[in-house]
Amino acid sequence: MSDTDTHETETRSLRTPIVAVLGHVDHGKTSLLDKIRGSTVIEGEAGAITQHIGATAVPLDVVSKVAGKLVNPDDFDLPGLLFIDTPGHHSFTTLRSRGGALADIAILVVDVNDGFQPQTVEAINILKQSQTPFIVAANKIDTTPGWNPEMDAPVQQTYEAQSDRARSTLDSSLYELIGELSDAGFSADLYWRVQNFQNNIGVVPVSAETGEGVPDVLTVLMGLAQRYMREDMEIDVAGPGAGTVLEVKEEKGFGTTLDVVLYDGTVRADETIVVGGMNEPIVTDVRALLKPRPLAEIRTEDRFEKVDSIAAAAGVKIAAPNLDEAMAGAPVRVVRDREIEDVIEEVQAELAEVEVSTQEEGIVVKADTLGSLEAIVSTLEEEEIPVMRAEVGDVAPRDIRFATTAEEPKHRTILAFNVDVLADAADEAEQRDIRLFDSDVIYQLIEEYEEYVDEMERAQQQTVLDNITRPARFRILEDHVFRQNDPAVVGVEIMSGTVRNNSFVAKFEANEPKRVGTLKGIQEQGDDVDEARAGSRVSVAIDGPTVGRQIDEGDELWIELPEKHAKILEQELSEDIPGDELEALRMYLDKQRKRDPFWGK
Ligand SMILES: Nc1nc2c(ncn2[C@@H]2O[C@H](COP(=O)(O)OP(=O)(O)OP(=O)(O)O)[C@@H](O)[C@H]2O)c(=O)[nH]1
Repeated sequence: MSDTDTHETETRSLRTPIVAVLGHVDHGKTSLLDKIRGSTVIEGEAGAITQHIGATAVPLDVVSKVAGKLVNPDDFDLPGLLFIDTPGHHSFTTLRSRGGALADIAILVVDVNDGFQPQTVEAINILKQSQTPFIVAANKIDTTPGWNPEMDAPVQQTYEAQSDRARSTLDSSLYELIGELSDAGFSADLYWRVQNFQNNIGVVPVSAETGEGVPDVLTVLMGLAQRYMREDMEIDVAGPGAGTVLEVKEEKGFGTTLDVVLYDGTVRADETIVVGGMNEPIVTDVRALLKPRPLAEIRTEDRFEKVDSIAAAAGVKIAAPNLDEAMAGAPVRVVRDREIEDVIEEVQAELAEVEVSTQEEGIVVKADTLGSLEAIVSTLEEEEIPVMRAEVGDVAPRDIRFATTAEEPKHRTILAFNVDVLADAADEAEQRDIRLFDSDVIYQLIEEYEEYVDEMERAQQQTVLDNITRPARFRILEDHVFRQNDPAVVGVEIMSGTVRNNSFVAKFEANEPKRVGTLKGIQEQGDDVDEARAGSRVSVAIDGPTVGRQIDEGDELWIELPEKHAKILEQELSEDIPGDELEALRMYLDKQRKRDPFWGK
């Protein structure tokens, strides 16, 4: 970054890096965040950490106090760390900025006993996609058998103090985890062995319960940010603010408000802002900028305190008119001295960057935020599931009506992520036979849909198989003619396939099947049956031919296959029919194609 093009009016400054916490359910995301906040409250003087809307700021001096000798504040000029309060990759994907992830760094929490779980993999993929640097917190080390905790200690100190047995148990869990990271395409190691954090992921053993390793987590985050992100943290702090909507919330006395994470510039209490809306960008004037009141004053009537302005990086609540259609995950921009049209265009361009491509045929997806919508649609794309409409918002009757326009039955489906299904929409879905899936876990939503499609396809195939003529080859046994005609009754051996009653019987003459009659009865060991499988010997009644004329002892007979059925069997069902039946089909096709190479194609 050069200083030569810096405008004179600019006030360059380093902002706080934004940190997000991701990981599988119950691996300890919330506990770790609470521990970081809790220990910093204790260690720092009152008010040292500041509660923002949706985020917590931990200033550098607090980080260094907690981290003790691990951190030398003189090595750093970044002001601290801003932790997003809502953990989970859902909020991570929601939080975007200018096309990328809003979080500058992430902590991937993995239960050291549990290792990789589905949401760990999902989180890793999201981090990979957004190219967000991260560290791995190998959490719950205190549950290692024989562990002797030393509250809030740096991890190497407490590790050295453990028994050999506890150490080696922990080691093997850690190495397993490092192996899993490597399988996922990341070279990783215990953080104190990592030289280059750009190529290697640092693993920090930690306990959110005892605080062991928490100093290390803060140190590594701070070091990573300082070393690799410092330049990106340089902003014009007095410039027009830019941020991302974290949540759209109804707030008593303020109407609809926006919880915003500001990552650039400043927003003032009287400014005009542009916000991404469901239909078009919303232009509105800030009515109030709100911060949470300090903990000590939480009992007062209003939970919020009005401020005149707020600078990045920070979490803030914005009260303004006309915010009903604002979307979580959408950009927010302060207009200041720019043309409103230009800012609207900027917001539109950023919204257009959300890569949600739809097709003419496919399913309908509804999600609560732009980021989650993008994450779902990209996963669906990987799974080759086409999407016909992808929108932010609750499932409404018009979505149901739209879903009915899908041609394929398996696409007459709505996947709803973290949104409500309006009551009349649920009714309409039932009436119109539209399947609704809802979940707040992406992989579950998609897995459920795929299972449904599999089930549906199996059922469809079964119906097709039930209604299609199936090939079979059989032979009239010598000395087993029980009746010459009307109908002819003969003993046969079935060589391949399944012979069914009421099918047409054919005999090949010069590679051309000639229909000789209809199966009008099958007897197996004296009992009437509807069908008989390959390998069995049965007597059959064939209506039509006379033994000694159209058919004879030793003749090879076939169930006559309509050309259309032969084609479906070969092209679509060849994997679903038994091997001997497939063999009969191939032989039948070979004979036909000697005469007509395109038969059944
Ligand atoms: N012994 C021990 N228990 C822990 C630790 N971290 C978390 N737990 C426990 O594990 C459980 C899950 O922790 P949470 O922090 O709620 O996990 P989470 O990942 O935030 O879970 P969700 O918010 O449901 O996704 C809780 O019962 C915690 O008390 C740890 O380091 N050691």
